[in-house]
This record gives sequence, structure tokens and C-alpha cells, in this order.
Amino acid sequence: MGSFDDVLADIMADIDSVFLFSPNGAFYERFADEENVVVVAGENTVDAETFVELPIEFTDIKDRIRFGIEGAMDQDLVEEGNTVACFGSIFNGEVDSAVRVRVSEDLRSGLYDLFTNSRADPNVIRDVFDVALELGRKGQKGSPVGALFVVGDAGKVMNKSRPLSYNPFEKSHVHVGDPIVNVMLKEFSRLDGAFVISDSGKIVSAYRYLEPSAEGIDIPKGLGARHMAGGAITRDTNATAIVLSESDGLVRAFKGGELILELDPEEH
Ligand SMILES: Nc1ncnc2c1ncn2[C@@H]1O[C@H](COP(=O)(O)OP(=O)(O)OP(=O)(O)O)[C@@H](O)[C@H]1O
Ligand SMILES: [Mn+2]
Repeated sequence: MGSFDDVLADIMADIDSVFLFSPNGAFYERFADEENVVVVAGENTVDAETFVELPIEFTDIKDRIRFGIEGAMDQDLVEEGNTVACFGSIFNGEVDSAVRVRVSEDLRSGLYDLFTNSRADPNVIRDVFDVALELGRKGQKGSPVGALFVVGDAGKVMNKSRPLSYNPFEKSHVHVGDPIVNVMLKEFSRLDGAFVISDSGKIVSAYRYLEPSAEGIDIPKGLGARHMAGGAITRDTNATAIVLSESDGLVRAFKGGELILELDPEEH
């Protein structure tokens, strides 16, 4: 087994920091006395001193690692040129993988930014993701549906859009995350247009037809007007767009006119 040990030793050679992804208490204890240990998880259940909060469990392991590293860069826990070893679970919860990553600005994909530096509250972004993912999993009465949520900077978004129908949220003061609202959002998603949501999560409008200037916006092949409008509105405003595709079933997020994240609802 000597050569396997060598490979593992290579992965761990000259490491500046160790990142533990969603460690349980026992696993964390094994590293608790080491320096430069960063815990990346949904909640800091192990009371780690240095902690990066994961807003959602990214299915793609690369996204999870990128988010953790971007978050650690943001907190000045690591810097360009550092080498980190990441421990986590790809399969069923037990630590089963070690990944060696070099910290570089190229890792910055905007994923961390999407949650933490959005105009909207990070919890609002997460709640909207949850609604979109659930809608993607279940569809509407068994058939796939699409939906477009524009989150944050609502005043400006309203100025760059017009109503397609009466706004059922006109006089209401409801917020994403309330269970009843999730039911309403799912019900109204069968109809055309976009939902506009404020920085604090208030549903400002349904049925908005977005009219951003879409020049120079790149969207994945096979997608059309919904994604184009969703991408483009985030360049014209400081909003984040979360789009469920009726045609391929994926949930995508756009910010600053760029596609930042793609999630498969079946894996969440
Ligand atoms: N500018 C817009 N603003 C708001 N909603 C829009 C806009 N353009 C299209 N939509 C909505 O998107 C729906 C689907 O349009 P289209 O098929 O062109 O989009 P798409 O990007 O291919 O999305 P999907 O993958 O869900 O089909 C339309 O029926 C409409 O409800
Ligand atoms: Mn389409």
C-alpha cells in the first residue's frame, strides 16, 4: 500500500489550511487543536472558530468547495496562492474524500457573491431557491412548469417591466418563506411573466413582463425569452434572477447579467 500512502501524502503536502465540509462533532474534534481549520457547513453545529456558512447544500461538489473557498477569501482566512485540503462527503454522509485546491482569484465565480453581496437578504435568496427547486421537483399537477423570480432592487425592476395582468399581491404584505406564500407562488407560476420580490422578501408583484435591454446577454443554448429576460434584468438592475426552466427542468441563477449557478431540482 506504500504507493497509495504516497499519493495521499502528496495531497496533504505543504497545506496552508484544512477545510472540513459539514463535519460531525467526532470528526471535527480530531482537528480541533490544529491551526487553520475552516468549517464549511449549513450551521456551525461544532462551534468552530472559523466558519463559512453554506446557504444551500450544493449538489455539485465543485460548487460546494468554491463557495467555501470564496467565503474564506472574503473573511481573509486564506489568500491567493495558498493550498488547502478539503475533507467532506460525496456519498452518504461519511467523510469519504480529500481534495487539494490552490486558492486563486480564478475560483471566484460569483457564487459566494450571489448569496452574501446581493441587494436582497441571503435568506430571501435561499427561500426563493427553495420554492423554485420544489416547484421543479413536483411540477404543477404533474407537468413541468417554468418560473421566473426577480429578487431585490424591486423599485428599479418595476420600472423596467409592465403588468401582464392584475397583480394578486397588490395590497398584500406577504413574504417568501411563509408556507401559505409558497403555495400561492406555485399556483401563480402557471401563468405568464415574472415575480418581483423585494430585498426583504416581500412579494411585490406577479405577472410582470420584463423589458430590460438584452443586448449582449449570453444564455445557454436551447433556452429562450424567459432566461434572456431573467439574465438581462440583472445587468440593468442590482437584482438576482432565479429561473426554473420548463424545458430542461433546471434552476438557474443570474447576477450582473451572468449565469452564476445551475442546480438540478432532482438532486436537492
Ligand atoms: N420578458 C419576459 N418577462 C417575463 N416573463 C417572460 C418574458 N419572456 C418570456 N417570459 C415567460 O417565459 C415563458 C416561456 O418563454 P420561453 O419558452 O421563450 O422561455 P425559455 O427561456 O425557453 O424558458 P423555458 O425553458 O421555461 O421554456 C413565457 O410563456 C412567459 O411566461
Ligand atoms: Mn422555452
